Amino acid sequence: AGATDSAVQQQEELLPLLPAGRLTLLPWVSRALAVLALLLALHVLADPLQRWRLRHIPGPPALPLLGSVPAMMRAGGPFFFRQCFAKYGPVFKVAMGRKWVVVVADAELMRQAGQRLRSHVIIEPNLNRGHLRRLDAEGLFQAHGEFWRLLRGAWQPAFSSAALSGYLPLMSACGLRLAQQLQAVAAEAAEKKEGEEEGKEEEGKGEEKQGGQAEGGQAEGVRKGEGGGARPAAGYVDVWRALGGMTLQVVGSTAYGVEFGTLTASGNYRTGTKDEEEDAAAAATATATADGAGGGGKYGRRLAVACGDVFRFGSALHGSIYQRIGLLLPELVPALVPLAHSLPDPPFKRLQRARSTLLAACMELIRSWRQQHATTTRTAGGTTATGVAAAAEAPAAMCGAAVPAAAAAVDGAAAPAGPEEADAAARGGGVGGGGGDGSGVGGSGVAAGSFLDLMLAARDKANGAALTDRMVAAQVQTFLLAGYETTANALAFAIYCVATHPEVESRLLAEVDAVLGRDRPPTESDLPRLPYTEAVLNEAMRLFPPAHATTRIVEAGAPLQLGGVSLPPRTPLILAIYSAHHDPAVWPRPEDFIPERFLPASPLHSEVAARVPGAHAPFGYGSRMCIGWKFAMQEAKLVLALLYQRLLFRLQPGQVPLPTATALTLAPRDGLWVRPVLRRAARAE
Ligand code: HEM
Repeated sequence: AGATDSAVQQQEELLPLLPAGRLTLLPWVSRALAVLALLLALHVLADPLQRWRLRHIPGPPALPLLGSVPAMMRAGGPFFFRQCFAKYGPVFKVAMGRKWVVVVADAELMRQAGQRLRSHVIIEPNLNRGHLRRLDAEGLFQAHGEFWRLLRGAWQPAFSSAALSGYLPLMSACGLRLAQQLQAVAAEAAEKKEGEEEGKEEEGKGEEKQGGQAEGGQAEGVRKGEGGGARPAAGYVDVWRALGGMTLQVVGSTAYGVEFGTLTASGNYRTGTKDEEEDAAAAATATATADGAGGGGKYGRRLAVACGDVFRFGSALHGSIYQRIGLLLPELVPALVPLAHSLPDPPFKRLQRARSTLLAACMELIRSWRQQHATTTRTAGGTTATGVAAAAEAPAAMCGAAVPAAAAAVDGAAAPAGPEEADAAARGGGVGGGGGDGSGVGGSGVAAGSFLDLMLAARDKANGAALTDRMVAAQVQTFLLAGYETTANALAFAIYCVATHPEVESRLLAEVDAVLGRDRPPTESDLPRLPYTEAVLNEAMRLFPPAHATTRIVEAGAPLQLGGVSLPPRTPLILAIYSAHHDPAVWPRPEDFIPERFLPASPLHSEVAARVPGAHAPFGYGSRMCIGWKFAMQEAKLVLALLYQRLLFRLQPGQVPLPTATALTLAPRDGLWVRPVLRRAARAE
């Protein structure tokens, strides 16, 4: 009793030293420890079970609880898979924390799995709450089963050949606007250089007179030109960011017929990370107007930053610590959701801001569509007259570009410029005519700006139900995200590859000049006449696939036989596109940039295409293949040709090899800093 008394006394003496908050935390700490102990027990029991199911599949060693996550974070996901491919063969297992996944890294096996399996699986933990959580699950990428079929049918007309023809003037106008902005940067830099050279001459004269004091003065002048910082240097721009602004505006005008304002402020891409941070911070209060022009480009810029942030901070390996914990211990996700929202770390805050900006933009697009819709007549195909006119009225106005007359010509037909022309465009573009497929849309395509018409007209075959507002918002969000980053990355990597390969640059310029001349923007009939431009894009996407991997899940019921390996039902698969694109057994000299591989007339073509038909898969495979691939290729080809007609790009030193970020996409890590040079001036250089 004496001992107990003294222990109590000791505790009482210590109590005042503990802050009151700590005392109330004690039960929570013990509960947390109990949960951890439970998880450990689960791990000890469940992990061997999963392992046993996949025991016949080789793979890298897995640390307890962490699996291969530390190794993946060190190397970067796609590079880690490539190392494993070399070591363990084309099919191997990897522990992503407590979750085991099977990685397929061989082109032919990827094609088989991609074609035979119909559902994506999401490996990243979702820490969103409420609507936002369901929004992700209801987008086309994550949907499955009958719901996916309904959505895919509703999306399809927006990507038909007829619809793509209708988008061409809009894409061209956006590309042209970007080219004009870069031309202005190049001209300004050239002028400055001339001024500096003149100044140097003057100073040289002064130096002769004053006895050599000019050096400091000259350096000062150069520093002023650089804006006082190490980056951006004078005349250099982050072309990756600029391309992101352009691709986002292409989505705005082709899908929704609105101006986001991402191409209105040329300063967008002359700034560095600090501004990005500020933009992200301001994003929460961004006014989500579909008329981005009213915000002087600020709204558009925030939207672009938000889309980028979703890709970068949405990845568990690169984002919030909570996401990482959720990946390692999926059972903890329900507890992590409130914790992350009440005590967010900086990446989580940034992701949440990005998500709310994006959601606000989606809701505003739907709201303004409804507002327009209420005042206009609905056509049989579900396209509003206003929607068509808004998009087709003035492709140039959509992107703020001054489009030369030739730019408006699509295969000899003048681009629509007013209501009559808009009607004609709608007819020519094959406005959805209620094609009897159960979705309420159909025909060969839709006019630009009518993506929402398609979504709102979609009907469930079984019960005729329309999509809910949240389901529609999920598609709007998917289109914005999918249409923005990947195409911008593909174009930025292509520019990087061309800038580091002078012989490719010469051949590209020769093709563009021969087909288009110096200022005629490409028309639809020009596109097939630009095979080398297309080969440059294909080879850049081989070396740097913007979507470096995709996923599938083995269907319930029967195992999947893949290359002699049996994969149990419900096994999550990662199709490692990056590894397959760098496989030395398929691609001779896999690290070299050789666009000729993609030219059917080249002897190099048969080395790959004939032997392994599905070896090049930047857009995936089978029924889940990228729905926007033709859209992306048309846009990228058009814009690359437009840019190289007018400009060359010189890399800011220190970017070879280009640092990349491997979050949800493969992207240039710090942007791509280039000096645009007018082609006229380049000849003089
Ligand atoms: C260079 C640009 C692009 C690349 C590299 C790319 C790549 C991919 C890949 C690899 C997939 C997964 C395919 C699979 O699992 O087999 C995918 C799916 C998808 N992409 Fe793209 N994409 C690009 C542009 C676009 C554009 C412009 C859009 C739309 C506007 C788009 C919309 C989608 C959608 C909705 C899906 C999901 C389709 C489904 O699950 O049914 N993508 N993309």
